[in-house]
Amino acid sequence: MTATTALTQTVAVLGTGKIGEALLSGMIRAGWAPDDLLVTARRAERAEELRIRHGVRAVDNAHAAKAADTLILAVKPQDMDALLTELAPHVGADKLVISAAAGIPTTFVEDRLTDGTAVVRVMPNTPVLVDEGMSVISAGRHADETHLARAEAIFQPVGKTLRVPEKQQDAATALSGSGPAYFYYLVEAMTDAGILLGLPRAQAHDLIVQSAIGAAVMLRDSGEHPVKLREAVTSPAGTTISAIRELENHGVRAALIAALEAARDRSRELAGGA
Ligand SMILES: NC(=O)C1=CN([C@@H]2O[C@H](COP(=O)(O)OP(=O)(O)OC[C@H]3O[C@@H](n4cnc5c(N)ncnc54)[C@H](OP(=O)(O)O)[C@@H]3O)[C@@H](O)[C@H]2O)C=CC1
Ligand SMILES: O=C(O)[C@@H]1CCC=N1
Repeated sequence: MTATTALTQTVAVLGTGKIGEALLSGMIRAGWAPDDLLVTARRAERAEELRIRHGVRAVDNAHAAKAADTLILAVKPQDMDALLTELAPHVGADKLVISAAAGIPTTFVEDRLTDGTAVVRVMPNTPVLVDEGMSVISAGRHADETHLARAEAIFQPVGKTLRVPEKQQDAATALSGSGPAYFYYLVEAMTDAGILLGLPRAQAHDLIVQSAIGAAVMLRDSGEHPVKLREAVTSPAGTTISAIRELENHGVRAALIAALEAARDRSRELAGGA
């Protein structure tokens, strides 16, 4: 399927919260006509907000399930069972169902819908808002190449996509799904350090954010290993090595490994909707 064909499909976002709206805005930037997009929300005021902000139609879940060719499920994992129970009578096996919920396996979705329904699991991240998302894609039992291509036509314009076997989705969720939060946390902590060192907060924030952007672009574009890039900053008997020694003393590397392992484990726990 070409991107043009994909753009003529009707897509519904069910449960349009933070990630659902980020994706919706990206689809509109990428050229999807608001008339071909439907959204659902639990609260009427949220539905109205989405309609005004994006010019899309806000409908109920049953209407969306019947009218759209592709359904993107973006509710919390804990709300997925109730949503699927509501949708089941209205979702024919001709639909593509994309689940963006952390931890929820494709079998969880398939088992609650008409036998044979194509399900694709996608773990996006919030930088889809600025077309720099990372969306990790896996096929369910009944999803073939055309379904994966339809999912990619939605997620590729808003960043990178990567296909992985579904067994790697919990790890991907820990790395890239939650990943932006770790960087925000680091920026917050380093800005506090700037305050301690006597800089005004706004200036400390700008220095750290621009350093993060520069480092990220070098990581992406230079093709160099991060160790090499770090070594280029680390002068003999200089400032950087003094900081690195403190990071090692405080176990920051081990803390990051443990943190991502905890995120992976939580994703696994969510598999049952816990
Ligand atoms: N935030 C992120 O960075 C990412 C999130 N995800 C996944 O996306 C999903 C949503 O996360 P997030 O956007 O953060 O959460 P939000 O709470 O912001 O969004 C979920 C939305 O679903 C709505 N909702 C719940 N039940 C229904 C229903 N039956 N019908 C219609 N709408 C419903 C909620 O309404 P109400 O507000 O009234 O409760 C809410 O607006 C999760 O499964 C998460 O794992 C995946 C990747 C990244
Ligand atoms: O924190 C969460 O559970 C979701 C999934 C990945 C990012 N946010």
